[in-house]
Amino acid sequence: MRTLIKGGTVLSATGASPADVLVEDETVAAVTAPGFLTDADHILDATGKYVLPGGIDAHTHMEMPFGGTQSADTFATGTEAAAWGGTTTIIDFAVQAKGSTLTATLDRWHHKAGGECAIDYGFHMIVSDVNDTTLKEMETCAEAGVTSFKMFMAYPGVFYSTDGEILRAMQKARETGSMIMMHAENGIAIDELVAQALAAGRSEPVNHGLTRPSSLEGEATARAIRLAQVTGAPLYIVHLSAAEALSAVAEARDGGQNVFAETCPQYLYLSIEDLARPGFEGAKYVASPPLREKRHQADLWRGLRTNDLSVVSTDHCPFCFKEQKELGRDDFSKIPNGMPGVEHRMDLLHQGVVAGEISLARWVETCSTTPARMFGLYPRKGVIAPGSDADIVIYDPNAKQVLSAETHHMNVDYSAYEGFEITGKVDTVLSRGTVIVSPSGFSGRGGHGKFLPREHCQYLT
Ligand SMILES: NC(=O)NCCC(=O)O
Ligand SMILES: [Zn+2]
Ligand SMILES: [Zn+2]
Repeated sequence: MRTLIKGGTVLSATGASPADVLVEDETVAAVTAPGFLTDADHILDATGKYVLPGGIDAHTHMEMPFGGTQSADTFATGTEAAAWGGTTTIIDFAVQAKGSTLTATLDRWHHKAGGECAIDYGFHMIVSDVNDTTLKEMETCAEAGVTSFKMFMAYPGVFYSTDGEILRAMQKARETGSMIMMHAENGIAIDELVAQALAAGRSEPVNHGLTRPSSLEGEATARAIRLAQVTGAPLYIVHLSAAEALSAVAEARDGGQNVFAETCPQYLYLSIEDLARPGFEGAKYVASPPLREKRHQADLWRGLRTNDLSVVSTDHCPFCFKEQKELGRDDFSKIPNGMPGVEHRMDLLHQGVVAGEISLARWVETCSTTPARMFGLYPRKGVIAPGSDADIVIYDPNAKQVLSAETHHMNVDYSAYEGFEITGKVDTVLSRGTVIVSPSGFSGRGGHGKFLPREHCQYLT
C-alpha cells in the first residue's frame, strides 16, 4: 500500500519546507520535491497544512493506581484521545508497589496495555522499593527495552526514596546506560507543611499549592543534580514547574553535566489562581508539582527556547471531578494528584508558535524529535525520513477550535483548559502508515499500537 501526502509543508526539528511524503506500508519511503511523485494507492492532500512527525508524549499515566483510586483513562481510551490530538506514541509508567519486583510489575503493565492501545507505546519503570533485587532487575528491565526509571523525592511512605537509595539507583543507571527520571520536590519538608496547614484548619485545594513552595522544587532539583554528578549518571527532571528548578538545571547544563528536563502545558498556561478557584473547583487543578504563580511561565517559555527545557510531556493523569477528586473535599491532601492533558499537548504548544514564544522547529523538536532521542526511539520515531515509522500528523495551522469537556475524548468529566481558544487543529493522523484520525473521525483500533522496546538515551549534551 502506497500513500502519498502531497502539497504540504513538512516540518522537522530543523525547519520547514514544501515537500511530498511517500509512505509504503508502515514506513516512510521517500520525502521528495513537491509534485515529483504522482503514483500511489491513496493520496492525502495536505495543501495549506503542516506535515509533521507524530507527537511523542513521554510522560503519561493510564489506569495508574494512585491516591486510593486509579487514573480514569485506560490504555484504550487514553491512547485514542492522544491520537485525536496528534500524539502517536506514549511512554507510560509501570509502577512498582513496595514489596513487589520490577519484573512482576513490568509483566502486569504489559498485561494491562497489551492489545488495548490505539498508538505505539513504551514503558518507563517507577522504582519505589530500592533493594539489591530491584537494582539487579534494572538490568533485566533495560534488556527488555525499559531503559528509564522514575524515582521520587516526594510522597514519603508511597514512592519516596532516600538520597542513599537514589544514589544507588543512579550508580546502576550509569552502569547500564539507563536514565533516571526524577520527581524533584522535597517531600519530607512538604509533608510537614501539609500537616501544619491541616492542623490550622486550612483544608481547601489552594493549600495544595501553598504547602509545596517552588523553592522546595528548586532545592530537590539541585540535590538530584548533585547526586547525579557524584555518580556520573545522566538525569532527567520530570514535570519541571518552577523558575528555581530551571535555574538549577541551566547551571548544571552550562557546566556540561548531562541534565535534562521536561515541562508540561499546565505549567505554561495555568497557575495557582486556578487552584484558588472558588469552592472545590480548584481540585481540578491539583497535581504535583503544583501550579505556580504566573511569573514562572515566562521563565519556562524561555527555557524551551534555550533548550534548558528539552521536552514537553503532559504528565496526563486524569481523575474525574465528581467521583475521584471528591475524595479530598474535606482535606486537600487526599485529592488525587493529577490532571488530564494527553489530547491537547500539540495544540497548546502550537499556541506557543502562534504567540511567538517558540519556533515551528522547536514545536516539533520538544514534542516529538527530542523525546524520541531522549528515550531511545530515534530515528524510528520523531522524524519524517526514509525508513522511519510513518507516524505522521497533518495539521491545519489556521483552523480554530475551543477546548471543552463536551468535545474532548479523554475519559474524564472536566477539561483543565475549558474554553481555551486554539488556532490550529489536527486534520489527519497516521500511525505506522494507517490513517487513524481524519476529518471524518477516529478510524483506529485498540490493539493497533505495539509495545516499543527502547534503546538507551541518545541525546547527551
Ligand atoms: N503529577 C501528578 O500529580 N500525578 C502523577 C504522578 C506524578 O507524575 O508524580
Ligand atoms: Zn511525578
Ligand atoms: Zn507523572
